[in-house]
Amino acid sequence: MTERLTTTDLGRDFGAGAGVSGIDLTVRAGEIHALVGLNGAGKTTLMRLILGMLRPGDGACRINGRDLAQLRASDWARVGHLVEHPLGYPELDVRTNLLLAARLRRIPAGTAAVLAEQALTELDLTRYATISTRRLSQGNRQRLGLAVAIQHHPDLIVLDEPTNALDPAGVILLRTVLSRRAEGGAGVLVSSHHLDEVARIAHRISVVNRGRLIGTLEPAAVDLERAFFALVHDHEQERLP
Ligand SMILES: Nc1ncnc2c1ncn2[C@@H]1O[C@H](COP(=O)(O)OP(=O)(O)OP(=O)(O)O)[C@@H](O)[C@H]1O
Repeated sequence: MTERLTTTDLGRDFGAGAGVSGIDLTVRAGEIHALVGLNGAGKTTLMRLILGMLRPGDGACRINGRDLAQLRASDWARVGHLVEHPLGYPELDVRTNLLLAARLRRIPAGTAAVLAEQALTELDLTRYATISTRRLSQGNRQRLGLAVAIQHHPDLIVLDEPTNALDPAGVILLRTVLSRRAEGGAGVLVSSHHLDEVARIAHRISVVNRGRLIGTLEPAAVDLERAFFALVHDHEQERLP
């Protein structure tokens, strides 16, 4: 099966025990792989390393089989992400932001226009298309950030806490969009604090604790919360002198 993302012994040490280390992770085509962990566990740091937003201290990361250092602009154009703040120039309207994001990925104007309209529909933003982004609610700004991340049908989608600020309808839309993209062959890496939400869409769930991948959870398991805390507890115990 095609691997959209592979990390090998990936790490970055911030000192004083902070950072991530020894991360071996894969995201396959057609797969939604979720990262769960407590606050400060290292999920965002790992995603920033994968996206080249942070330089790794150790290890390697490959996207579509190519090392991060070798990726060209055309390879990055096949990636979609939302990590930290949703993209969107405040002075531009929602549609223009989508068009611009597509054009920056070198998508021809005609195709970009079609993709933007599809993304507006998928994230239910059509009624805000001509609204200036600075006037959007927080949830709709998040929807715009998600639309930018998925509109070009990327091979790899990396989303940090994508349900942030979304209302229940937005959460359902996101679930539909991610499942659709995965069915279309994308690999999806998504972080979340909501175990029940993750269980609904993820094919695999990896647990991060203190910068390490410490195990996996079975999405269909009856009591995910209990299994999660058991893994974290065991890892904490192992660390004790
Ligand atoms: N640039 C940085 N410099 C120093 N320490 C950092 C930096 N970025 C993150 N950290 C530390 O690395 C650890 C992991 O942080 P990270 O943001 O990756 O966690 P997280 O799992 O995404 O947390 P949350 O669920 O709260 O968003 C934390 O201890 C954090 O304080």
